[in-house]
Amino acid sequence: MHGVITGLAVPNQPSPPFYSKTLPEMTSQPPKKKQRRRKSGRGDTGQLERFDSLPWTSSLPDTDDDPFSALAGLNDFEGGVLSLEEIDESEYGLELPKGNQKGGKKQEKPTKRKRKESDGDEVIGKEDKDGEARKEDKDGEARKEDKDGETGKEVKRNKKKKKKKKKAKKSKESVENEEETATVAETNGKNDVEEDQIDDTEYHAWYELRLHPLLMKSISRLKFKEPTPIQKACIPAGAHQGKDVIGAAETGSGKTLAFGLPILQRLLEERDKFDRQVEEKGQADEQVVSRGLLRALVITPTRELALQVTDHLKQVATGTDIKVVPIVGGMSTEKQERLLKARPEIVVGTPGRLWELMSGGEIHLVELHSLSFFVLDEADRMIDNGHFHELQSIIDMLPMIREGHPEDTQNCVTASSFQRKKRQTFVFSATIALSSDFRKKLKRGSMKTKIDGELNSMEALSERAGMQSNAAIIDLTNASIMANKLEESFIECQEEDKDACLYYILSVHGQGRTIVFCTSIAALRHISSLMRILNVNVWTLHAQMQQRARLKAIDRFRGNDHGILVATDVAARGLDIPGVRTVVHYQLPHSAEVYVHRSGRTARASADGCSIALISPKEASKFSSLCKSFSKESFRQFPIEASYMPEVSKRLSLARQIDRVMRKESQDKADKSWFQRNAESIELIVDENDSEEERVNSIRKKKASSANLKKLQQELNSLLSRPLQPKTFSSRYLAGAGISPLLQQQFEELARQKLGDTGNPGDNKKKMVVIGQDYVEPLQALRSSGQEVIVDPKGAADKRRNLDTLRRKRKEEKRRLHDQKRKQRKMLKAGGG
Ligand SMILES: Nc1ncnc2c1ncn2[C@@H]1O[C@H](COP(=O)(O)OP(=O)(O)OP(=O)(O)O)[C@@H](O)[C@H]1O
Repeated sequence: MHGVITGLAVPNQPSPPFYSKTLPEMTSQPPKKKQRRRKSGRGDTGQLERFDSLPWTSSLPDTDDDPFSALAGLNDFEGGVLSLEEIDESEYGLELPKGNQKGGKKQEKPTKRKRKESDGDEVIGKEDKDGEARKEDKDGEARKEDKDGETGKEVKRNKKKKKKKKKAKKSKESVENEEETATVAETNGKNDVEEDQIDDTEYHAWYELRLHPLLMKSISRLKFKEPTPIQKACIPAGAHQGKDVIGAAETGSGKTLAFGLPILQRLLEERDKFDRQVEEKGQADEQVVSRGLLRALVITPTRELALQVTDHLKQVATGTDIKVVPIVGGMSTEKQERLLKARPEIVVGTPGRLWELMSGGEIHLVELHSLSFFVLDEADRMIDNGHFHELQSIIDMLPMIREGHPEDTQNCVTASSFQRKKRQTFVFSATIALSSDFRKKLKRGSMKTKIDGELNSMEALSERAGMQSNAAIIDLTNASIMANKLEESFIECQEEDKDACLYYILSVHGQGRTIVFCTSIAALRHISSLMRILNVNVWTLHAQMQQRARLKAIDRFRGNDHGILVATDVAARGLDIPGVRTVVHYQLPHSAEVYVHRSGRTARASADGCSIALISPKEASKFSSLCKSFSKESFRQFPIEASYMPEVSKRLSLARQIDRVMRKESQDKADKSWFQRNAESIELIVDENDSEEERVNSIRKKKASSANLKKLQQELNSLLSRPLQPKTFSSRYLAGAGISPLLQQQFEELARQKLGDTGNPGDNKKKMVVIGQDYVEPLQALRSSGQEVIVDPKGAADKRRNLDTLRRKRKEEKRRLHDQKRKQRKMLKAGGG
């Protein structure tokens, strides 16, 4: 039977607490329904059409929905202009070029021998010098030995042999070392790459893609056994057919290499051609590419993503001499200019900093005729965030390449004709809001009419960037757009109960990495402050943080198997951190796309994971629109063990009081220093002679406040020193839904206390018995007791309409009665008069 979900939310609970309130549009449903729905996939056109009908794509926040806006004074959304702070490149593995090459000068084409040196093949060069030095020494010794006679000669010969062996061994070792750490190496695959090192049977799926041996070597080193579907589909089109590519595939499906490998492939092919010609003719033709020109520009919406993409490309480019450099805000501009002096072939950056350098005339970034690849990663995000105008300006700087107009590339003096081959445009995202219209237009090549218009859509943007009508459109997103192994769920609760739900999830099921997403920075601050008071260690990440702190937060989160990151949507796109098991949507995002990207931080690269959305009554309609966007008919309800909640509420109530007192104190301090600062700035002498009574009052208030704080903290500490227990807790038998690391710690502490109480640790009779089921992480809890709930947006809309009609009728009836009474009163008055 499918009934309204009230009371069904948490099975076997006699009096459902806050989280069992009803979302009107949902009805309970046995789990098998979901499987049936998944099987019924949709055709391609259907999938694209669904983007057209996304009802909930407004990027404008609904400020009324955010109860935290008051906390920060303003709503502090994560977008907006970011402050530029200096970070230390060495801390983040960014390489600074050592040489001080002159920018703008076309690099001299090195001979093969020369290239080895200029490429930084220092080990080999050094070896040679050492060898010569040794030769000199040897000659000296030999002369000496001539005097010593025959025996001396024999000894010398043996020594020579040994030295030769040693030298060979040393040079072998140095080559091995070089292979391990090299960012620069031989480009000629046939010399260096021992293809037999790669297991043909294990990597056979890659061989079909005909990648360069150096790339194959990197792939085998990274142990990527086979290409992901998006890589399989994009590499032939991008690398071998030279096509533009629009790629859409689920989050975590390897899109970075789907565009990265074609770029590296083409650059390596060009190098091979160069080497072949040098070998055959002694020098390369003019058409063959020289090094040191910008060949690929990859633009990402966030700094973290740019750094991550750079790292990923560098990993695959190891063993080649192709340089990849990130250009992002938060690093000093001078340092980035130095990075660019190394004349990297691939630059990955965010629009803001890229444009800053381009508009400042940075020579490596404005010589764009050599550009062979222009990539927009997470393209749809860049349309609706604050960097759109910079992106538009960058695109306007690209040399125009019109189909059927080869002269567009002829007048260029900086690029050789080999590079004047058509520039390829790659546009990638998990949620490209491609309309079916866009696809049709691309197929017909009929977008030309729009070229002078505003670049406010994916279509116009891609076209302006030079996207050709024969672009390969590869849309591998499934019907729900979500990663296959992602289990989505929700908890319905009042806005004020979200903290309790979150604390419950983190403390009872807090295993594996968790990311908690908020829409506003104020909410993020609220949560992180409460959780820290409750001894739950969280890191935060939002756009107003300094870049150094942002990267540190990610690093620390990455370094802790059970880390918790509270983040705004700045972390929603692209962040690839392995082992993220759970994503919690503390607040629903403002668009369906962001929901997809947030959830996609888990269940990546064929791992599984779960997402939990906390839905307040105000968000119910947004949630049902979301379900509609993804053609979702049912959602799982995340199970909450009700017996834990009284204890959770007790702790939270204390934590909130502590938070309030602390906020008040810091607000007072801030106000005071603000007043003093301003008074000083206008040279006002502040009269500190409050009346005696006022001073005494103020001191008394402060004392009372700190005594109160101390008391609250003591009370909370005593609660926190015990594990979070269900209401049915027996002091002799501890039982829990799962033993999370936090719980484990608390159990141990409690056991220690108990043992301490007896004064005799060996007293077995008094020993605590801890009964804990095996640890249950959110995904397991969801799988074992989550309930499938039908989402019926149409029913919900009907219900809402009926309610509106009813309300309107009641109002009209009330007004009618009111008017009637007034008339009667008037008549009575008139009659009396
Ligand atoms: N062929 C492969 N085999 C195994 N793992 C891979 C393969 N290709 C990429 N990966 C790994 O998969 C993870 C996700 O890749 P990537 O970040 O490129 O995904 P994405 O599709 O861009 O995700 P998002 O849409 O969230 O940005 C990375 O850790 C990457 O190293």
